[in-house]
Amino acid sequence: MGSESALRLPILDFSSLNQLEPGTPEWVSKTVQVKKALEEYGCFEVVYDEFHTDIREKMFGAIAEMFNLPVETKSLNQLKEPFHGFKRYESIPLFESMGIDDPQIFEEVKAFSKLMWPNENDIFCNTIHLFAKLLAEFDEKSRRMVLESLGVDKYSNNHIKSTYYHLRLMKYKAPKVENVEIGLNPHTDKGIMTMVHANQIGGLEVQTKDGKWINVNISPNSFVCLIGDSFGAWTNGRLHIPVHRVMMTGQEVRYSLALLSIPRGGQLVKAPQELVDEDHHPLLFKPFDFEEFINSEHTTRRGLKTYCGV
Ligand SMILES: O=C(O)CCC(=O)C(=O)O
Ligand SMILES: [Fe+2]
Repeated sequence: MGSESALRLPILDFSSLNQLEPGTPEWVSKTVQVKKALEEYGCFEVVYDEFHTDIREKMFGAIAEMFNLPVETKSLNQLKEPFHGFKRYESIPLFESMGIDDPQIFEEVKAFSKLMWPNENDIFCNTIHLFAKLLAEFDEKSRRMVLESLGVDKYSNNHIKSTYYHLRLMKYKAPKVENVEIGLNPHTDKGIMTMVHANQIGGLEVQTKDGKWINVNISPNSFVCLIGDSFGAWTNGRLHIPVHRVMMTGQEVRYSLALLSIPRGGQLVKAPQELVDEDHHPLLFKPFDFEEFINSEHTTRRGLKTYCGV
C-alpha cells in the first residue's frame, strides 16, 4: 500500500519542556495528549525549541564526517548488543548505522570520538552530547507522563532506573535511479522509547492500526517519539507499538539520529499487576529478559509476540 500523504501524526508542543513540572495544569494537559497519541498511533511528532540551527548544522556536518571515515576505522566501534556498534546489512544497501551507549554522558561520547579520530573531534562530542541529553530529558518526562496517565506512577523511578540509553546515528544513501528504494525495512523498535531527529530529508513512514502508511514529518525544530515492544509489553498492550520503515527518494543523503531507552539485561520486563486483569486486560506477554530477547531476535527476527506472547 502506498503512502497516504493526507494523513499526519499528532503534533505535540513540548517547546517549554524544561519548565514542565509534574502537578502543573500544563503537565496534566500534556499527559492527556500523550496518552491519546500513544494509544492510537504509538508515536507523535514533538515540537521542541532547543535545537538551534547552528548547533544542528554542525552536528549533521560532524555525523557526515564520521560516516566518511574508512570502514576499518568505523569498525573499531564494537558493542556487545548485536544491533549496536557499526552496522551494515546486505539486504538494505543504502543504510549504514553507528551506535554509542550512554551518549548523555560526555565521557562516553568522547571515548567513541577517540576511536574515530585520534586527535578527537570537539564539535562531534559537544553537539552529539547536547542532543542526546535533550532527547533523554524528553524520554524521562514523557515516560513519567505515560505511567501517570495509566495510574501506575509509583513505578516511575524504577522504570527509569531500569533502562539505559543508546544513540544510533544513521546514513541513508540516495537511491541510484530516480526511484523509491527501501532505506530501512518495516520493523518495530525493541526497547522502551525511540526519539528520532533527521536532517531535512524525509523518508520515515509509520503504519497506522488499519495498515496505512503515514509520511512522518521531522522539522529542524521537531523530532518523532515512538513506542517500542518493551513499553508495549510493560503496559500490557495499552500503548500501540507502531511498525515503521524508511523509504528513500530523491538525490540527497539522509542522516538521522535516534536515542533509544532500552531495558537493562538481568531483570524482567513485566507488566505491573495494576495493568493486568483476567476479564478486561489479560496478560499479553510473559515476563522476559531484554538481553535474551534481543539475542534471540538477532538470529530469528520473529518478533516479541512469537517470542513471549501469551
Ligand atoms: O532513520 C529513521 O528515521 C528511523 C530509524 C529507525 O527506525 C530506527 O533506528 O529504529
Ligand atoms: Fe525504528
